[in-house]
Amino acid sequence: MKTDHAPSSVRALTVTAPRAPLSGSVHVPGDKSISHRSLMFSALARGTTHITGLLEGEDVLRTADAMRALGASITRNGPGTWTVQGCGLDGLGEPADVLDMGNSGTAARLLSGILASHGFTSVMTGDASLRGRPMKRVMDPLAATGATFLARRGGRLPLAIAGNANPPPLSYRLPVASAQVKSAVLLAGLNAVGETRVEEPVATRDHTENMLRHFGASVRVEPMGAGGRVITLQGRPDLVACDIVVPGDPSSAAFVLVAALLVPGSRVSVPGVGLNPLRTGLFTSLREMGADLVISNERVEGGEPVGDITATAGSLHGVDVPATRAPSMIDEYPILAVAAAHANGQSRFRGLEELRVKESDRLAATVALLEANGIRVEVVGDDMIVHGTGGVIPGGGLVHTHMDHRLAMSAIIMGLAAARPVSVDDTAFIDTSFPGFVTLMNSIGAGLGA
Ligand SMILES: O=C(O)C1=C[C@@H](OP(=O)(O)O)[C@@H](O)[C@H](O)C1
Ligand SMILES: C=C(OP(=O)(O)O)C(=O)O
Repeated sequence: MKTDHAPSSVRALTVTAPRAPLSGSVHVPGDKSISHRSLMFSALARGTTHITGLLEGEDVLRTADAMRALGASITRNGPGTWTVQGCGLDGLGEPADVLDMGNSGTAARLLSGILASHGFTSVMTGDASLRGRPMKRVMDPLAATGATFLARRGGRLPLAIAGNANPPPLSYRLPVASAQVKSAVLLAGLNAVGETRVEEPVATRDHTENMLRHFGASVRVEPMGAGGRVITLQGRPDLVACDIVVPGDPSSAAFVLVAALLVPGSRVSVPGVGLNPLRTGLFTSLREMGADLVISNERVEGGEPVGDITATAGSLHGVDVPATRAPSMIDEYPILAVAAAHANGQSRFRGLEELRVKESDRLAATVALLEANGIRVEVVGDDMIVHGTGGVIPGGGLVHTHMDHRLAMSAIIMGLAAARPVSVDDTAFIDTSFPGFVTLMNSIGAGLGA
């Protein structure tokens, strides 16, 4: 299916190691999770919200289109600067056409919670990657709102939702560590009278909780067991428009910083990166590998911790990443695997079952990425074991990215640190989360052909 923002054509790329070190200071685009939420929540609020630093990637543009189709007035005033005229909690209306969420799991899952708790019928679809991803994980808890769901076999998009404008408040324990599922349940709870309760045995990113509070909702977060949380939302809050400043995306900064760590002699800074502790597992893991990552100028911007990060190249050693850390770095395993391939000795990443249901089967695709470039890698249960080469990645392989932006960027970074060129079948999907990635990398000396 061709849609307005879909990457329009395949963009293959062959990457060779640069002759000189990478250097400079570059801002990465706004945080994807916070950008989606800022558009959705401001559409549900009363009044006008001003957003700065919004990620203008394909995924977030899908959310903007969907919220417009539901009745919000959303205007782009300049790069990253957007205004949303909200409809209020009961003001969204039936969309005239199918909502196309493109490549974005976050957009589809979070929107399900909103659609299930409004009294109209809507249909969501997505690109071939998203149509292959599980929606049952949100349909199951949301069915208790009284909404009706009709999906393809296996709970896949397209999905029709006949919502219920007066849902009961839900109480749900997450069976998978997923901020998307947690958020879908909480968003359905906005229209419910009473308290919606979500238990998460392992804490996942809390941008929904933080931003709903910012808009005036009452959200309580209490610790549960070892590292879990209970989140309680008071239904029918008066959500009031407010300004939002979106920090730089740590999941995007990851690629730039790992490139600097791996290309000999490099030193690169990324200012204004979001440092929410539920997002920084990659930086913890890289430091455990001996990476020279310095965080400075730590501050709070728009309610989220932010800092400037400088990476300096040096040798890395293997690491054992515990499963409990996975939610705080769930999108960063492909790039961590590239760092591990370059490191001295063996790395083990534990508890990666969720990687199998991302834009691609990221576990299988990351293994294929490494193996195609001469790295020995094993999968044992849900763990990945990477046998690092101690500095020289052989390279010379072709990487299949399977409509997955993070694989494309990881393959490019691997090419910068490899002895022989690394070819990438399609870089077009990078635009879903990191528009301008190739240009930005070239501005620090990557020398990538456009
Ligand atoms: O809530 C979010 O914004 C996200 C949650 C994560 O997905 P899961 O909830 O499926 O772990 C992550 O992979 C995705 O990129 C963004
Ligand atoms: C998994 C990701 O996103 P989503 O689930 O929103 O498609 C990602 O960006 O790596």
